[in-house]
Amino acid sequence: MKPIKVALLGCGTVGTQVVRLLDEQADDLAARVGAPVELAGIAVRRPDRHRDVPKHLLTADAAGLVASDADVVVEVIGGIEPVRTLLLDALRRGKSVVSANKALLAESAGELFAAADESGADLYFEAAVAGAIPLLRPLRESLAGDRITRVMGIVNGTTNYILSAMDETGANYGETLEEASRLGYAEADPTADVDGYDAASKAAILASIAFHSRVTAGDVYREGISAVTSADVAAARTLGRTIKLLAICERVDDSVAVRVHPAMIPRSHPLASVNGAFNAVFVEAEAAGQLMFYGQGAGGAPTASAVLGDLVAVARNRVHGGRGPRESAYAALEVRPVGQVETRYHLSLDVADKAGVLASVAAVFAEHDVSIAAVRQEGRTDDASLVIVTHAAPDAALKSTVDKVAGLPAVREVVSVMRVEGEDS
Ligand SMILES: NC(=O)c1ccc[n+]([C@@H]2O[C@H](COP(=O)([O-])OP(=O)(O)OC[C@H]3O[C@@H](n4cnc5c(N)ncnc54)[C@H](O)[C@@H]3O)[C@@H](O)[C@H]2O)c1
Ligand SMILES: N[C@@H](CCO)C(=O)O
Ligand code: NA
Repeated sequence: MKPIKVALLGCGTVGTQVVRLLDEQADDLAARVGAPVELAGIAVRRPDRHRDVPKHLLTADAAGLVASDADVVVEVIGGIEPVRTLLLDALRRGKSVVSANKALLAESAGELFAAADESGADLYFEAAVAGAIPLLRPLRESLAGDRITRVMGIVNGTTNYILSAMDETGANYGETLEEASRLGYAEADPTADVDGYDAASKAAILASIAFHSRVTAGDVYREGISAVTSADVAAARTLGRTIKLLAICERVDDSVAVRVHPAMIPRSHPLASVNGAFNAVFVEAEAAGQLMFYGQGAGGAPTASAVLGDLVAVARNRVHGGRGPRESAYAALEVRPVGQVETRYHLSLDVADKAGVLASVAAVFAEHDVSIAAVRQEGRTDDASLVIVTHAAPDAALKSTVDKVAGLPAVREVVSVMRVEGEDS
């Protein structure tokens, strides 16, 4: 049987594991695909630096490798260019593409799918969202007959690793980030993780597939974890909550709302026990009800597992005929600005313990039509701390409330402001 030839672009954390699995599982893969799966070449930036992979396969000429006789291009380089150009070229040449690149898929999915459609090639990217967890295929295929209303979860391993450490040991933010990079979880530029860009790209991909609409990274409201302080972590702990960076994709009437931000969730919530580089995603669909997906969201081998799964799928299509799903963006739903999305806030204030302080704070909430769910005051001297949790209200109203409260003469400091998720509103 004629082998399926694979051009591998990139051989870093994920790529080296793809090479290892292709070698170690060659016989099984051949049996599953119906033809041997062979590496045609490996494109890297510096071929002299890769001693663990067969030298004769290495090249610095990624464009040349794409133009060779490879049937499939597997891309684990990352970033937008030159990858976008390389993958468009591959698809136009009729080569199927497997990619782990969320940044690119969240920006250029429409263009890539159009190129795939023109030539009849496949485009798979399971590894781009939530690493090893089978998530995109269940959304694209298993749930294609249902109406998905919400997708919410933890989709970035690096920030979850950092927040878990801050919560468990009070560990220092910077040191923990270095550790996450050393373990191969973080992006080449880890600001993509800590500032929420990576999670926003994944949220855009999830929303696009779940709601059959085109959502790009720029449509996603984004806040990272760099502003999360030990005071926030302590405030959450006092209230029986913990802080997680959440990606939330919702269908609201004929629009979608997609946001990424840190949020306090109850410690009893299933997402609260998702620690380290693990990810977990809840999906709510009208007929299916609630579904939960959990597993390793980052790291070389787990991500390579998802890449290999996609590679088997596209290789099977080459051998036996057939194509994977195309882009489904027919719904063309409007993206709702975050200000119009209903959220809940937690607010922790350092105030003077004087008569009338609570009334002046409560008046600001009333003025913005924000209803208070719970208030707790601690301290009876000059210094008191006031903790307020709101009911659901438009995010813009909550933001204005916080801004105005911060300016009240009786408020010495806003110690912590955080959205609250995962409990009744
Ligand atoms: N590391 C993870 O846990 C993980 C998980 C899921 C998805 N991903 C995604 O997988 C991709 C790769 O991640 P990684 O952690 O393996 O990155 P990495 O930085 O470890 O490896 C990148 C590789 O690409 C090569 N490369 C860079 N520019 C190149 C160019 N112009 N031409 C040819 N080769 C080039 C480098 O030589 C290196 O081998 C990214 O899109 C990332 O977002 C990573
Ligand atoms: N940097 C990403 C890799 C997995 O996509 C993360 O930490 O989740
Ligand atoms: Na995945």
